[in-house]
Amino acid sequence: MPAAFASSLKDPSLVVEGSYINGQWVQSKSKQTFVIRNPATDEVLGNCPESSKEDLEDAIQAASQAFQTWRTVSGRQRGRILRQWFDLIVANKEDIGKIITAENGKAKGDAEGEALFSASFFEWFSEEAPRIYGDIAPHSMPNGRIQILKQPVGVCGLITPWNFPMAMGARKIAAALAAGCTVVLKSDGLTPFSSNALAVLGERAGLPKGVFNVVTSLETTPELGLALCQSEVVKKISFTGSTRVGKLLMQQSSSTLKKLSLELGGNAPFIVFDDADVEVAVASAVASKFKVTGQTCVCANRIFVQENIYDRFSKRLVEEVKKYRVGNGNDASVTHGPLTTGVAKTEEHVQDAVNKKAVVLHGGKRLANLGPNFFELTVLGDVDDSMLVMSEETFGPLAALTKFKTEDEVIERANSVEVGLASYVMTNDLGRYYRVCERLEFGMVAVNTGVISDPASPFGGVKHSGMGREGSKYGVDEYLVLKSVVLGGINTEHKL
Ligand SMILES: NC(=O)c1ccc[n+]([C@@H]2O[C@H](COP(=O)([O-])OP(=O)(O)OC[C@H]3O[C@@H](n4cnc5c(N)ncnc54)[C@H](O)[C@@H]3O)[C@@H](O)[C@H]2O)c1
Ligand SMILES: O=CCCC(=O)O
Repeated sequence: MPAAFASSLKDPSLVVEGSYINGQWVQSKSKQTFVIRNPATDEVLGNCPESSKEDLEDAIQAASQAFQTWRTVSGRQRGRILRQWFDLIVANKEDIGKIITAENGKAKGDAEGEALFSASFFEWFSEEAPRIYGDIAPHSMPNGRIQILKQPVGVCGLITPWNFPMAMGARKIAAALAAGCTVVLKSDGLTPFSSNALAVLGERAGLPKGVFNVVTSLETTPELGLALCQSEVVKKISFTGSTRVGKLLMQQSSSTLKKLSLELGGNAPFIVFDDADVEVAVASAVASKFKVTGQTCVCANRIFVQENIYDRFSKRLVEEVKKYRVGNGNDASVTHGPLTTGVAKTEEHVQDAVNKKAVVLHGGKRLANLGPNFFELTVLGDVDDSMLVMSEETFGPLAALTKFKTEDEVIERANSVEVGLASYVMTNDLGRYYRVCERLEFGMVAVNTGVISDPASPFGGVKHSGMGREGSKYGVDEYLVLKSVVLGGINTEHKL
């Protein structure tokens, strides 16, 4: 049954208060539910099942059964279903945007942008699905042949966060299903309705039952995570979230030796060299830093500015940031919504920096008049390496500017953190472009742009930012295993 907030949608049936198991909307056998609230208003949006291990097991069994058939469906046909799913997401972009804004808080532009971003992975992998094939390799012996098959790994357990409640799932689901795997998605307890909307549209796109299952939970999340990791039926875990939880899932998966993809935390350096175009650098910094009010894992966290360009860059950055408006994401004039969870951490990072002599160039305070989850878009100057924001990801709307002198110095400081997800370089010097990109210890570098994600570009990190790549032509490999078929004893004698 649709929750009350669904009445504002063109298609209220996109909102479902349930888990989706074997093609059915179900409640938990435990009868427990949890409440979902709007982070802007604290309004109750609805209730979803607090799933138990028994419910999860039903989903795993459904996925396991469906795998026997789905793996035999041609890549072309799997691609057609994914393509239909893409069309349906695009057609429902506005309603999906409203669902995302309601449960995550992000502003309309970001929310509808996320709907299209999600759709882009279904389009991309619909095109990859028919092109998954292996190799033929010459054997070392003349009477041998080698055929290399690419086969789906099996049932996949996907665990996704609240900051992109639809897109982080979409990037995994589309690749897994293209490969011929089936899926159990454990959506985030703060934002379950976006994944449920995806399931509604997947069914309409023609997905057979059991191929895609969604299990909702809030408090029982750790026990469901453990059960997914320890299940012998589940062959792969793909997780997006914090480094802390990623490491836990890796430990928990050791007893079943699962294939793993871990997209974990970042602490992105954004480096502005003094040969950069200031306007490009400012536009890129704003796009990267303040996307989803600073709550993306690829948001610029440490903004290094070379000393000769520092004053011009900081002045122009503040002028641009002043143009934005923070508020309820439903309000069309609002550019940046509330934080879903991170006000306290943002405030801690600002206070720590200010106590250590950073200068507030803009913002710096909670917006308590709007509600407990709102914080000003903030720019701090004169930040140094002793401050928390330089070593920890804020995951909030804090742009921390720090000066540097030389290329060697900034590369050393940029690489000094444990994580290595996204990085950004602003320069017009071709030699510097090559030198710096090659020396940065990050999985991704964006040059003269603040937008790093694209379905065609491999997404993922190094060091404590995890392992595996999503999107791109490589994304599907995460859901495949190679099988070698070696044929011997072939009579190669020529009879002319
Ligand atoms: N690399 C990426 O693509 C990416 C994307 C988004 C967020 N992140 C990272 O996620 C963090 C922010 O999100 P968060 O603080 O909510 O992360 P989190 O790790 O606490 O939560 C992420 C997801 O994991 C689930 N989870 C929590 N504990 C679990 C457990 N014991 N077993 C199984 N699942 C569990 C949560 O319910 C949620 O769905 C940041 O560090 C950010 O950089 C990374
Ligand atoms: O937050 C994590 C991923 C965001 C993105 O792909 O741009």
